[in-house]
Amino acid sequence: MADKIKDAKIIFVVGGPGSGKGTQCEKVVEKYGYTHLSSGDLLRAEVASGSERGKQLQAIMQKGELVPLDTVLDMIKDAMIAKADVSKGFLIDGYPREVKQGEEFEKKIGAPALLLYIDAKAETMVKRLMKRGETSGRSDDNEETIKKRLDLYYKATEPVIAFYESRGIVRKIDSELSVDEVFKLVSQAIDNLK
Ligand SMILES: Nc1nc2c(ncn2[C@@H]2O[C@H](COP(=O)(O)OP(=O)(O)OP(=O)(O)O)[C@@H](O)[C@H]2O)c(=O)[nH]1
Ligand SMILES: O=c1ccn([C@@H]2O[C@H](COP(=O)(O)OP(=O)(O)O)[C@@H](O)[C@H]2O)c(=O)[nH]1
Ligand SMILES: [Mg+2]
Repeated sequence: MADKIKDAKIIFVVGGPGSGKGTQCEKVVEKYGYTHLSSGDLLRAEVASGSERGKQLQAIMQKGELVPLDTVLDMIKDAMIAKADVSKGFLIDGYPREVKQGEEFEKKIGAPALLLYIDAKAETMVKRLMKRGETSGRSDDNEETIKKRLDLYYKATEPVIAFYESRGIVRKIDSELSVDEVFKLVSQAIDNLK
């Protein structure tokens, strides 16, 4: 495993709920051909499968809480292995959610070359998610769960940024701008990797 992906760049994409991680990742895929793995999407796929495990996950996500670390990490790892031969880079979107998740990822998979910190104000994130909730069909895009996701983000996920800042790999991106302007900043950060 470590062998297979050793030449592929790993980018963590971290930011609050609704900050625009998924939106920017899609554009990176288009321009750079990276493989996009959203931990939330992987979990939602498991829920959609209707499996017993999916039912348990759904209950946790509906409350805006974090599913057990090993569950998410195994899903990400399997998805990375499946793409290892063809991928020149991986965007790990919405992970790590807490410092411990980052440490375990590095033990089992490898070290990130860059952490894109997609930064928007709480007010902006809530507004975007309420709007997205009109059409997303995501059971966690409601006012009550959004508040819980935000709280958990500030409590558990922001420390992840400080943890990687000490390693000098964090690039903070202002995502209050338009999607295209945000993407310019994201592109610069990725171009600087080469
Ligand atoms: N105005 C504006 N809206 C944006 C921008 N980026 C994303 N959005 C909107 O905000 C909503 C949330 O964006 P996503 O890309 O789904 O956010 P995310 O960070 O992946 O959110 P989670 O999946 O909940 O973690 C979407 O409906 C987007 O259309 C931006 O740069 N500017
Ligand atoms: O590593 C992860 C990623 C996601 N989730 C769960 O999946 C939900 C949706 O995550 P996603 O990244 O899609 O959205 P966000 O909360 O960032 O808006 C979260 O609230 C968590 O319940 C989790 O437990 N661990
Ligand atoms: Mg997303």
